[in-house]
Amino acid sequence: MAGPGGAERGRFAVVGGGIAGVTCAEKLAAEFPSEDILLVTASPVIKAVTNFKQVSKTLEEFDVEEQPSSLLEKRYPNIRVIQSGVKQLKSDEHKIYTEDGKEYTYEKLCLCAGAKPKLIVEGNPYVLGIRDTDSAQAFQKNLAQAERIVVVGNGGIALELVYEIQGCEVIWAIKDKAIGNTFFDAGAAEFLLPKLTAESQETPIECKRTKYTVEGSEEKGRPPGASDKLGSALGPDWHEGLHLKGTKEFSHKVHIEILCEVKKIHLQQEFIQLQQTSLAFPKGEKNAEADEVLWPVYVELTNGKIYGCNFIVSATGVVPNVEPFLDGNNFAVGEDGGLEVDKHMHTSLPDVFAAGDICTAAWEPSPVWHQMRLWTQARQMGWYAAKCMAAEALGESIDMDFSFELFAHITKFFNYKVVVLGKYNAQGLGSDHELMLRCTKGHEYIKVVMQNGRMMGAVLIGETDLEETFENLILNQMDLSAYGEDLLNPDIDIEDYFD
Ligand SMILES: Cc1cc2nc3c(=O)[nH]c(=O)nc-3n(C[C@H](O)[C@H](O)[C@H](O)COP(=O)(O)OP(=O)(O)OC[C@H]3O[C@@H](n4cnc5c(N)ncnc54)[C@H](O)[C@@H]3O)c2cc1C
Ligand SMILES: NC(=O)C1=CN([C@@H]2O[C@H](COP(=O)(O)OP(=O)(O)OC[C@H]3O[C@@H](n4cnc5c(N)ncnc54)[C@H](O)[C@@H]3O)[C@@H](O)[C@H]2O)C=CC1
Repeated sequence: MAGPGGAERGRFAVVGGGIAGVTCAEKLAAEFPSEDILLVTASPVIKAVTNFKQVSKTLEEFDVEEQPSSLLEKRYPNIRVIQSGVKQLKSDEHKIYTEDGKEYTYEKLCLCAGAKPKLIVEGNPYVLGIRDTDSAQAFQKNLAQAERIVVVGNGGIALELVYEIQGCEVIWAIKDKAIGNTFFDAGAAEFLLPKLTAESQETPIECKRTKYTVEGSEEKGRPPGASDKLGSALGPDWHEGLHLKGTKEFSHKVHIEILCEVKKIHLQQEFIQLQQTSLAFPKGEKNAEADEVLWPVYVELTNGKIYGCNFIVSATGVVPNVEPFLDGNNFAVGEDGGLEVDKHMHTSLPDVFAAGDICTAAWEPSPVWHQMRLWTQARQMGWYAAKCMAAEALGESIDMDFSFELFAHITKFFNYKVVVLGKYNAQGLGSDHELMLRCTKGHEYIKVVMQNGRMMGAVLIGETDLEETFENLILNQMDLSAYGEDLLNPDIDIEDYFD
């Protein structure tokens, strides 16, 4: 609807067609069926949550579908999707300006523009990040021609890649002593490692967790040739439709370099020149097997080793997409670059909320919750932000949503179901905690983090069926001192004990 001065007007506007933005717009549309909800997004497709199921108090399961925006407008006739990037926000005038030269006036705005890969170097064509469908396809295309790649980073994406890639040698360079530092400690890493040396690929396990699919045909969902320049983030199983295979016939061939970072990246020509000068790389410390071939690019690590490869994947975290919104607006920005939000998902500016990867939770969290940029949290934040926007518009008060009581995440790594709960890596607990472990090689790994007899967190790898019991024990903070090691005794049916 056009307002004074030609600006289109919507009482509520949401920026971003990822999980956070779409969930927020849907919730607003349901709460205010007679209001227009504007959803402004740079991507040609949106991400919708389908088949949502609350598995337990805080664990949830849902599918994520990449859909044409028309499907969302059909489901919610009061949502209007505008496909254009926002290039400017004038928060004092309550206006946003889009790339296509239009302006929109809002009463309440929620920014859900997500994040982008934080690359080790920007602008190097041999350094790839993975975020959206386009970048995943670009990666796949490059991989199909590759014999060796270097993966840098030790979080979710790196863990998935090193396991999924076949027929290509992978040099995995990590800053830490053990693999998977964002999810695991050294013990869990040890448990997982044999999967990386397995000769053949396994049949993927089915596990109760979020799935990722694309709704509609290529023509319907994604205009042919449309570039998803600022696409929404991929999620669980993003690699399942892709054939992640290099030029060779072997399954896994992963070499891990620990406790190192990338010192420098040299293009082939630079490498040749360097070898001919006195600045040549120290021979003794060079990659043990001297390469007979010349590689397109060389990675020099801080441990002195140099690896030639076809390209480098920088799986080194994300940086929130805040740039278009900062100019002229005095947002409080967190250390991680996100827009700080309070316990009502409100940024530091009036009538501007934020949710999902773009925001930094700046409220005093529950002792067993922390922010991680995940699909589940994007959904929870988008939904809760809409509730907060509605409450503010109606002058009502609102309590913090229960989902922020306990950090809970279900995923899959190395073909194992993985559940992480609360302070699963004793984050922020200092040395004042104890760990209890139960491990059956190749089958399950269970770790609980205890403090003063209370359970503060847990890592469950494999089909343990303990998630609901442990979720309850963490939430109710029952004193478990009397049970001691029996808590993890496989001969005691702990579920019957506490459920
Ligand atoms: C490869 C990969 C695998 C992952 N796997 C998992 C997993 O297994 N489990 C899990 O929980 N999480 C996973 N994640 C993380 C999860 O995908 C994200 O945390 C989540 O999708 C973030 O949602 P969002 O809506 O905040 O942001 P996004 O999905 O990034 O959406 C942002 C939206 O904003 C739009 N946008 C950006 N800038 C502008 C602008 N200026 N104007 C208008 N629109 C704009 C974009 O087009 C996009 O539609 C994964 C991420 C990646 C990259
Ligand atoms: N199954 C799941 O739950 C998955 C979740 N994700 C999510 O997607 C997002 C992006 O994934 P990732 O890029 O893996 O981010 P991440 O935040 O999970 O991990 C980043 C990793 O890079 C390392 N790192 C950072 N800077 C570095 C540098 N300069 N040199 C070397 N290492 C460096 C960090 O130590 C960390 O190990 C994250 O929010 C992640 O949680 C991604 C894949 C799977």
